[in-house]
Amino acid sequence: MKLLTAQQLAEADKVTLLKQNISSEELMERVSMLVFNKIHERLGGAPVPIKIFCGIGNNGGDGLAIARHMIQHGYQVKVYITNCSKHRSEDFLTHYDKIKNVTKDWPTLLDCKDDIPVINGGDIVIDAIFGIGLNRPIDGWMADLIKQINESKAFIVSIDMPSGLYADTAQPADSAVVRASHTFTFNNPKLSFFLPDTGVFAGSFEVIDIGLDPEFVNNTEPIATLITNQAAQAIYKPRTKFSHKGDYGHTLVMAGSKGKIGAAVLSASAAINTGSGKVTAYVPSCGNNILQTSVPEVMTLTDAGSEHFEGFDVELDNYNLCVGPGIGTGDAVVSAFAKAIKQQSAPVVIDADGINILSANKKLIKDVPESSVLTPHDGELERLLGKWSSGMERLELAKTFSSKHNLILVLKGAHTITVSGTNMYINDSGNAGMATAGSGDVLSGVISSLISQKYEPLMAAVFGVYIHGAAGDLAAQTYAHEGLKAGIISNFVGPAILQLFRNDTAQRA
Ligand SMILES: NC(=O)C1=CN([C@@H]2O[C@H](COP(=O)(O)OP(=O)(O)OC[C@H]3O[C@@H](n4cnc5c(N)ncnc54)[C@H](OP(=O)(O)O)[C@@H]3O)[C@@H](O)[C@H]2O)[C@@H](O)CC1
Ligand SMILES: Nc1ncnc2c1ncn2[C@@H]1O[C@H](COP(=O)(O)OP(=O)(O)O)[C@@H](O)[C@H]1O
Ligand SMILES: [K+]
Repeated sequence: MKLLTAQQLAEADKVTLLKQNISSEELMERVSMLVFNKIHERLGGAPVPIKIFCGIGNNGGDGLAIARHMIQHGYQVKVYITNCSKHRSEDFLTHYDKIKNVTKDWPTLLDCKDDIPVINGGDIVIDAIFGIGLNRPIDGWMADLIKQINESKAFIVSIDMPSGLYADTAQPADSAVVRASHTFTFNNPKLSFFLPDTGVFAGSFEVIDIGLDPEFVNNTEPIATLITNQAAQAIYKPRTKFSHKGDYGHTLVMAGSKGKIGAAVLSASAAINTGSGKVTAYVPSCGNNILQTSVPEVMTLTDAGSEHFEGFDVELDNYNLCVGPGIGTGDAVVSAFAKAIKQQSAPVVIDADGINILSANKKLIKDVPESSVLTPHDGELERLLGKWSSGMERLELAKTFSSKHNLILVLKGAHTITVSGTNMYINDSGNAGMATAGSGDVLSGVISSLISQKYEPLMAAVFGVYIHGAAGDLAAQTYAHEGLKAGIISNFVGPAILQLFRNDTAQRA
């Protein structure tokens, strides 16, 4: 799914009116009816007090139209208008007039802090104050209103966007934003919904297809692409009948040190579970017996170092390299790592301490083969790129790094974002049960396995991240979030690939 920006959506709105030869009033009627139906489906006419807060732009217009439908269906609705500007959009005014035809209880204008009504925990609040037209942080008495809404314990439904949230630019620190329980968002979720510092405001969200002009949407370069089950299906490469293990590559996992041989076990076993024809784990010698007994399908090569890497003497021609999990960052390891990446010309996967070594030895970055995939969590990312002040700035830093070095960055998190140059792919699978030691080691094995199987590195990263999350989702159905551990996620990679073709949407836990 393409994620369009607020500006692109406003443009799509205009093009749609022209192409479909409809008025903006008609489009707003369409949109508000779609949202009303969703709410009505859930509430089924329940006599719960509903307070609808409307701004004076088109988001407020949507709120008024939804309010009108609710009043006509007998809901207990009270409408408030945040009278924050002398400007009013035309569609706001149209729907302001229309609501007066269905109720004698006309909207109440709010002008200052004293006007803010009491909001009870048992109320439902519909937030239609600002949507994609927000152009400055909310301040003054409006910020008090937002605070009161957030502190009320009411169930909060935001229309299109939580009011106060920016769709695709950096959120000013400490700005007032509605913290929605649920957001009905139009055409596509906004980029800010997926970032750790701002995503929390959208709550659960649901996309409403409001019928924007498909040609405009198809021809518009999105700010990011959301990778759903359908998108992952399109990347998957089925096997051919007469193929043999030589067709599916040989992954060399260089990982582990004393006390962290588990990282090598997890990464190498994930590579075999994801279908690499052959997998060899290259480990310090203390890891040999552990690997051979715990994963018999994986071959081993041992380094001269017994507890950590002391050199690198493998001929890499026939391998795809995955390097970094649990290797440590001592001087001997740095030299071994440097030798490995210098020798390899095909794209590699670099994770964990491999990334930490690059951060501490920036001159090594030029030796990393083009289109290699780096899989940092935020701690590793900060060491690599420096601090950021917002989720949006984190993405900008990542795009600059990726473009400059021609490398792919997989920014791990609740919604992992794969960055390749200026393109971003947001993952829509996975769950908080995956916040467990070693799940990142599994991901490195999954992605390198796909590269060995001749997926383009970018597609290997995007598809690998999706399948890894989907495996976590499937596993959580049996083990719960708490019972998930890295090895279990790895064992569910196969079932997750099967599941891709069973459902049109991922089974999220
Ligand atoms: N294509 C689509 O997706 C479709 C979108 N639709 C709907 O339209 C919505 C967008 O409507 P919109 O453009 O009128 O903007 P909106 O969010 O109502 O706010 C603008 C008003 O707020 C004001 N203002 C801004 N910031 C402020 C602040 N901090 N503090 C105070 N005031 C502030 C600003 O005032 P001004 O800057 O002029 O003072 C202006 O008057 C969208 O989210 C969706 O709900 C559908 O109906 C149809 C298809
Ligand atoms: N809340 C979450 N929702 C979805 N996925 C998550 C969540 N927390 C962690 N993950 C995933 O789990 C993995 C954790 O990786 P990482 O932090 O490197 O673990 P480790 O270093 O222990 O191997 C990443 O792929 C990340 O996207
Ligand atoms: K809103």
